[in-house]
Amino acid sequence: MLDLQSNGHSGLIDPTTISGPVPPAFPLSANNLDKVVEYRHNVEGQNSVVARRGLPRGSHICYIDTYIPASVSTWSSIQTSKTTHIEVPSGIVYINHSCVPSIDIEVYPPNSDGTYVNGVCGELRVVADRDLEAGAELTFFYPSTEYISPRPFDCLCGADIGVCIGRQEGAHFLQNDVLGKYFVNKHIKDLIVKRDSEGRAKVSLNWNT
Ligand SMILES: C[S@@+](CC[C@H](N)C(=O)[O-])C[C@H]1O[C@@H](n2cnc3c(N)ncnc32)[C@H](O)[C@@H]1O
Repeated sequence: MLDLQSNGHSGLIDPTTISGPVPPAFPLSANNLDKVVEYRHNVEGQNSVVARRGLPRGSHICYIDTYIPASVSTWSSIQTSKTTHIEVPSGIVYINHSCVPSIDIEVYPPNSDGTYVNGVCGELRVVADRDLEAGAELTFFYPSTEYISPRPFDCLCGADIGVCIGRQEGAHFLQNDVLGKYFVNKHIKDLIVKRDSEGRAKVSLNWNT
């Protein structure tokens, strides 16, 4: 775990505030990514992360052991439980969203004191049904970790109409048949169950009034 005071997240530049490429703020050695991935700029001038070599479907990429615990969700954070988030000062922060993701990010919930078992709060894996070829972009499905994204965006992943979700604003805004097509973390599943039960309660209340 990194200390926010001594390291900070200050080198990270919000990609929506710039008009051209800016160098990534973090070395790929953090979270042991340097052997497997490299940085690229995508067509929109944003940073992205691509595979340095081919990786078989389902294979382990890295554990998330470099992180800063965060109590609020930001454009760059990853949600690890119903109430907790992490900032990731490593190449992981430059992994874009796609509606046809090439990797899954499985997060581990924190202990009650906010720490994570063995200081590891998640794992990156190649998706289960497709190999990742050298040079292919690493992308994950942001709603698989984020329940409500604080800064929604119109998705430019390029997936076909009917496959691309269009606007990425978090799992809360997606239908279950869409979410059901993806690897989704347990805290998201739990929050969706809560959403649906509250929805039913509200409908029932409306019926009674
Ligand atoms: C954590 S950053 C990802 C890295 C970012 N490309 C960069 O250069 O810093 C998340 C932001 O990247 C952009 N982004 C990621 N995936 C996107 C997508 N599929 N379509 C459009 N924008 C995307 C959005 O602005 C989003 O808020």
